[in-house]
Amino acid sequence: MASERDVHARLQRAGQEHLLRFCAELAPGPRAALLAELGALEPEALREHCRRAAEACAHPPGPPPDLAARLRPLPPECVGSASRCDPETRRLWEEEGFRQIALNKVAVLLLAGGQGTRLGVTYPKGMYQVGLPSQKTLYQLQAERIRRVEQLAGQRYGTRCTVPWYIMTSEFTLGPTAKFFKEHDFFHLAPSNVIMFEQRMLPAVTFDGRAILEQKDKVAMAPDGNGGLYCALSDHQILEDMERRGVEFVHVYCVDNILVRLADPVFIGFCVLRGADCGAKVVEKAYPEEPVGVVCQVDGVPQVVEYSEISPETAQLRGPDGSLLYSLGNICNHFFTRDFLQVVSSEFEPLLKPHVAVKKVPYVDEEGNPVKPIKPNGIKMEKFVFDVFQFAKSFVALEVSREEEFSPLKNAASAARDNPDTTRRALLMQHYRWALQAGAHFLDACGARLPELPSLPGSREPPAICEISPLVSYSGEGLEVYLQGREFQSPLILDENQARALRP
Ligand SMILES: CC(=O)N[C@H]1[C@@H](OP(=O)(O)OP(=O)(O)OC[C@H]2O[C@@H](n3ccc(=O)[nH]c3=O)[C@H](O)[C@@H]2O)O[C@H](CO)[C@@H](O)[C@@H]1O
Repeated sequence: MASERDVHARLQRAGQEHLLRFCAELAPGPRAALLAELGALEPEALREHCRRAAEACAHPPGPPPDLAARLRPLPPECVGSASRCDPETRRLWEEEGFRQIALNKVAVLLLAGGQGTRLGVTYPKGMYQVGLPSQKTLYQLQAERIRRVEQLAGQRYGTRCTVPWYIMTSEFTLGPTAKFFKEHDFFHLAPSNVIMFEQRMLPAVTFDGRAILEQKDKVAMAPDGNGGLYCALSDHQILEDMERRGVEFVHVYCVDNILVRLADPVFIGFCVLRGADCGAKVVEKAYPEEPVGVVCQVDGVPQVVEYSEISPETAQLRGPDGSLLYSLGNICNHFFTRDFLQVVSSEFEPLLKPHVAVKKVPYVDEEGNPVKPIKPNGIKMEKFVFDVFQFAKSFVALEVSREEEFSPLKNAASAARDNPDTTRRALLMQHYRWALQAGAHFLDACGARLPELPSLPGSREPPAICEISPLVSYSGEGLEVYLQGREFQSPLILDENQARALRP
């Protein structure tokens, strides 16, 4: 372990020796922990990080003044639509996706290092359950979709295949996530195919560039953003692991979209057939202020302009047909070839510019008293996963149906949108639609048929409760055999057992 003198010398090089100001009064345990934490910080990188944070803070907040002039919508030839294309084209994309999955060339990678502050839980978001009849958590739904997509690809090609699941965690989420997976027996996936790794942490910094002490023995650290992925891939030799397994294509996604289609064959096939090295799934933005990034071009290269960085005037611009000019909403579902990730991690990562978030960061004052600030006092610097789009040789975007593929859990129940209720309803509404399409009819408690209302506003509960296990259907396929022409009392929980019982 580094001595206090060593650590002091390193911090001095970074201009951050104030971090040791309570060190002498600490008991041996906390003292050792603090020295270990500080000893791990690389002085030049720390100096640069603090300098950049202070510099960023000196700029006026909001989007750069010239951004609007540099923006353009993506050229139409880069954009496909899964919801509007003809069925044969979609079938070809899906077929290609399944083929790549069956060849063991596809992996999924979950970004799960975030802190879920808006949702207001202290545990990782993936462990949240939104109140489905089955009480499944987001992690369980995702695990089961992986199992089902493997099964579907295997059936088509007569093989047994694997979609490895890489999970990027952070200091906050690794421990509880690993424990949760063990307790749930990895949701019946082989543990060797679930690979967890940790992203780096960075100190939060005051507006004048001083790293913040959260407690006398602890620096205020935060994960380095979901764009920390690229350093984390190198730190943990993840790309080498992918290479050993023969993975060529990676579907990267964020944890909170209850409708996420892992390793979606349509998306994978679309990107592969277009020869893309990088791609994004998008939905049409619902309204100008919707908190989703916009996929577009900046200075002629593909980029996402984050919702926190676009001006309201630009977000509201409309094209000749009256629709939003910047309408391609990022749903944090990305496609990358392994080769592209390799080049990004080894060459381009240092060019990614951190984004600045001004936050209330708890700290200890000069006397060592803990303070919970009431107004923002610090800066967290984060890299964004999509900032690598600019380096793509061939970038594509695939537009998909929002009601089928996007309902994120961002906020606590008290918020109007993207909360546990809206996500639960989105999933149940989808399953109700699938059941109607497959020919099911629902009855009320007296045995009378309920009205069939396949499309309802997001605020309404579906007329009947129907939850279909991802192990039975991945995207609505194959349900006729259980449901066609049959009547069911609500709630219908179509899990594997029920499916076996219903099979003619
Ligand atoms: C930067 C980014 O991608 N922004 C997208 C994100 O916004 P949004 O602001 O909602 O992003 P979140 O903070 O929820 O993070 C997205 C994902 O990244 C993970 N995470 C976050 C921080 C971190 O250090 N490590 C980490 O792994 C989170 O666990 C989550 O799975 O999702 C929206 C759709 O729902 C998109 O419209 C936004 O463009």
